[in-house]
Amino acid sequence: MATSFNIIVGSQVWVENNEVAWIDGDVLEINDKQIKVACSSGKEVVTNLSCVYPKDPEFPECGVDDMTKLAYLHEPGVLQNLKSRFDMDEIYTYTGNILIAVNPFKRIPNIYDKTVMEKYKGVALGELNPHPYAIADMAYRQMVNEGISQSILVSGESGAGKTESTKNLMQYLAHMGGRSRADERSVEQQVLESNPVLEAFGNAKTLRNNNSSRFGKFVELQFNEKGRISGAAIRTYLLERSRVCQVSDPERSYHCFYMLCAAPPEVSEKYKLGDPRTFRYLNQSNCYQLTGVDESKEYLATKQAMGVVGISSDEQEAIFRVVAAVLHLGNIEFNRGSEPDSSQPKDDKSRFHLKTAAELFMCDETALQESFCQRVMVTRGESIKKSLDPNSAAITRDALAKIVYTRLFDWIVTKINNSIGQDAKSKFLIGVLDIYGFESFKTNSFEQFCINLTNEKLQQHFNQHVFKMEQEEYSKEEINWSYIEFVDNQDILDLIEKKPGGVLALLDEACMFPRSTHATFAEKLYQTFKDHKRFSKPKLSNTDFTICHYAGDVTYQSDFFLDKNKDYVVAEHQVLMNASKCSFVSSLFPPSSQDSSKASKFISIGSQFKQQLQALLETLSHTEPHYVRCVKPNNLLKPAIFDNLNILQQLRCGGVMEAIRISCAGFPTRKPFHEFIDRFKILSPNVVNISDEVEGSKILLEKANLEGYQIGKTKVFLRAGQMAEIDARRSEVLGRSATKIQKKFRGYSACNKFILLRTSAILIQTICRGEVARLCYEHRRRERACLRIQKNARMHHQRTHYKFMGSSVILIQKGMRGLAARSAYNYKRQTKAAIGIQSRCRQHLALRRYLKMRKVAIYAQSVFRKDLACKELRRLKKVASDTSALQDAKSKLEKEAKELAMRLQEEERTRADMEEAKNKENEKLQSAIKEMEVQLADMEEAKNKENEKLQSAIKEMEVQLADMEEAKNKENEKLQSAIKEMEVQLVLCYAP
Ligand SMILES: Nc1ncnc2c1ncn2[C@@H]1O[C@H](COP(=O)(O)OP(=O)(O)OP(=O)(O)O)[C@@H](O)[C@H]1O
Repeated sequence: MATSFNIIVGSQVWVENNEVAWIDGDVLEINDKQIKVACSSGKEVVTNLSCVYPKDPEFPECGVDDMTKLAYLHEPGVLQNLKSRFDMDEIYTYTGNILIAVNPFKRIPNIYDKTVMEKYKGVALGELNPHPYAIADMAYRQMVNEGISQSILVSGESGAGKTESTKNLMQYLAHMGGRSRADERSVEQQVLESNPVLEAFGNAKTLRNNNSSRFGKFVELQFNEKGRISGAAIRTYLLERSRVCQVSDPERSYHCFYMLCAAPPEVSEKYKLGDPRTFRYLNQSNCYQLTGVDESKEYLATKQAMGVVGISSDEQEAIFRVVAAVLHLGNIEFNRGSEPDSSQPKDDKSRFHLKTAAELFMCDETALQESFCQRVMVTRGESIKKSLDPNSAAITRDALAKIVYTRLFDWIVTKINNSIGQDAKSKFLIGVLDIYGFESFKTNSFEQFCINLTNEKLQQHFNQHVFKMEQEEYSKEEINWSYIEFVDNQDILDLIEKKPGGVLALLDEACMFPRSTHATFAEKLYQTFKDHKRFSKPKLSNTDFTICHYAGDVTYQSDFFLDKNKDYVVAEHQVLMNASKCSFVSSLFPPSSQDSSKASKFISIGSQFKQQLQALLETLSHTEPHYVRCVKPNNLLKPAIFDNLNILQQLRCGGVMEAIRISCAGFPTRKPFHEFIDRFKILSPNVVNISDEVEGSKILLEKANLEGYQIGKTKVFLRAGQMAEIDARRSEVLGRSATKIQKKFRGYSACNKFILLRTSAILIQTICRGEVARLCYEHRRRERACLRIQKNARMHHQRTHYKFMGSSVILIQKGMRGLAARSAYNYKRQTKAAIGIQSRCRQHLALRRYLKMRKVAIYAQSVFRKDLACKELRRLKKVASDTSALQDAKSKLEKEAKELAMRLQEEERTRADMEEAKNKENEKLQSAIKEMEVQLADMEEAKNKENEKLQSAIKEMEVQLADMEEAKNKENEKLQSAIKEMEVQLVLCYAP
């Protein structure tokens, strides 16, 4: 595909890159076979010329809806196109008639509804945006118009969106071929309704998809001659049996197991179920729950869906009994029995599960145990029983679980088919095949082998079809196609299924031979295929083998192929099931397989699988195929991530690159005449005047010196690389034309530049003069303004100074007056206090004199009265002596004298009291005088302190005044310097 010889310096190219598969860039240098490219990532890369691909410089930003419209049909071009479209939520793209669907991992609104279906009705493929509806419509039209059965093959890796695409296809076909009667549930409705039941039993959470279908499905819609759906059948293939017994973290087993464990208590009690963590078939992985899924609700929803597809409640009960029995089987463990190489249930727990399983299967517990622990071999009509060791017993137990589950799944599918109803008289059918794509894991077992063989078969079918379509296109355009090389994978198919001698035949042979082991089988393979270019032996293993499939190399483990025990058990359990009293369990095994004579015969799983595959291919061969290739854009299952390397791998595995290779082998580039002329008319401009497009195209092709191309009826067909060649010519002519245009343009722009410069110079001068005048005026204005500012500044300064001085003086005066007033007040207070003291003193002195005087007076009076009394006494004594009367008078006088003496005593006492009171008064006066003296001393001290304070306030004020004077001086200096600065600025402004 590389067209390196047309790449020149400056060309845009694609270079291989480890991180993004292909990166674009511009060619910097070409030396012999080496090329230097400046990549868009900023790096420069030197690589081989043959390793780069040309990039379409005119690639439309939103991509093209059909890969065949790409100017360059190669890997980087295909990737770029898919990515551009994916970024714009255009997830569907055609490659001819093949639809590529990139999983958006988000709901894209308004692209799947009845209105959109109506839009696609009867519209030719390619006229509207690529869509599964367009593919379904094409199939439906072809069936109706040409009367040929159709098939739509949907493929892709797990999580790529096959089931979603299949649903879309089915919905469209149901819309087109559905019955108008609304009174009964239509066939198509029933087919769509069967999905939840199939998903419950056939889907599981895997690393790559939370709801991964673990089986292939071919839904056959049968139509009558009017194009109405008259019946349907669902065929399933290759249910992943190993998942029943073996789950790896963080995957899960089939959904139905978890649903049943979460069923209402009366149900789980009936089946003796409970926490899924207690069952070995489920607890090998730590994943039990799906985010956003309520298993108990799912159980009820599944039961309801089973009812909708015609599974009665008795049958539902039987189905769940078998599901529960499978879980109990997993918990039966074995240890060594009493005899050598024999086995028995390990403990009570195992015996409980054995008993429960037997009850649920409705068979004899001992018979069930024997079927695990013994093998029956029939030789020459004689049957021999051989004990099995614990390991072999465990294998037979798992084999039973797997076969029962597989049969149960098949039974459900058959039941759904019977309920939907087949139309034996149907004219034609449209089948939609949803099957998993090519698988290559670290460990690949027989299951991967079968899947990959199916994919090889389908790929051959696909190649033949694409080849046929190419041929049809060439025939339609009436061009010669005899030399197209057909890409075939027949050699791989021969390697696997040739009889005798193919891998499958050798496997059958090895299984028949009792002593064969996986090592002898592998050795046989190595010997037989040692020179086969599609077969190899891995260096680090003596039992594995590698097959080089069309999509890549896969290494298989031979020990997974030769599981003879498993297959004997398959046959024996059929007998066992025959013995079950449960009609449902017996019905899981079709009558032909219940023939006990087959008990010891080996029934090859490979053969069983080949029969199914053969039947599928047989059906497909009678149909016209259509292809939908689903692509998973990233392994994180997140929207808006387009992982180039991953996608490229899927495109290769899905045969998209193969389809491109087939078309590249012929004429990969085809352009309608008008588009071709439009793109390349520059090579010979006269062609636009030629009315005949074929003639015009031929002239252009000759001009480009191309050979080997073909002219069809409506298109030009170019060989691989020729588009790049003619594009290179076009680039050359475009380059030359560009030089001429540049020359003219440069002359014209130089002239324009000169005129512009002159006009600009005049304009600049005018502007400069104007500017000078404006500056002059501005200078004067500033000068005036400056003077005014100075004047105002000075005025402001003086006013501030005056105000400041005024307020300072008032403040000082206020302080001084306050000081004087306080001194006067104190003086008055002291004077008043002194007068008070003096008056007290005088009062005291007067009181002393008065008291002294009164005392003297009283004393004088009493002396005088005493004298009088004495005189009287003497007189009375004299009288008394004269008479008794005188006696009385005498006693009276004595009494009076006594009284007088008492009064004297009293007066003496009063005088003493008064003396005492006087002393007290004196003491009080003395203390009052002392207090006053203290007060006077305090007042003197307070006055002194006040004086000191006033003195310090005056000093402070003087300091403040000095500071203010200093600040004022500084302010003055600042103003002076500002004025000076302004003057300098003014001078500078007016400076020339
Ligand atoms: N067209 C689509 N639009 C939106 N989401 C999609 C579309 N196709 C697929 N998906 C998302 O991708 C998930 C996986 O898709 P789907 O189950 O169809 O894959 P699959 O190829 O059938 O996988 P498996 O082989 O494992 O069953 C879906 O559950 C859905 O979320």
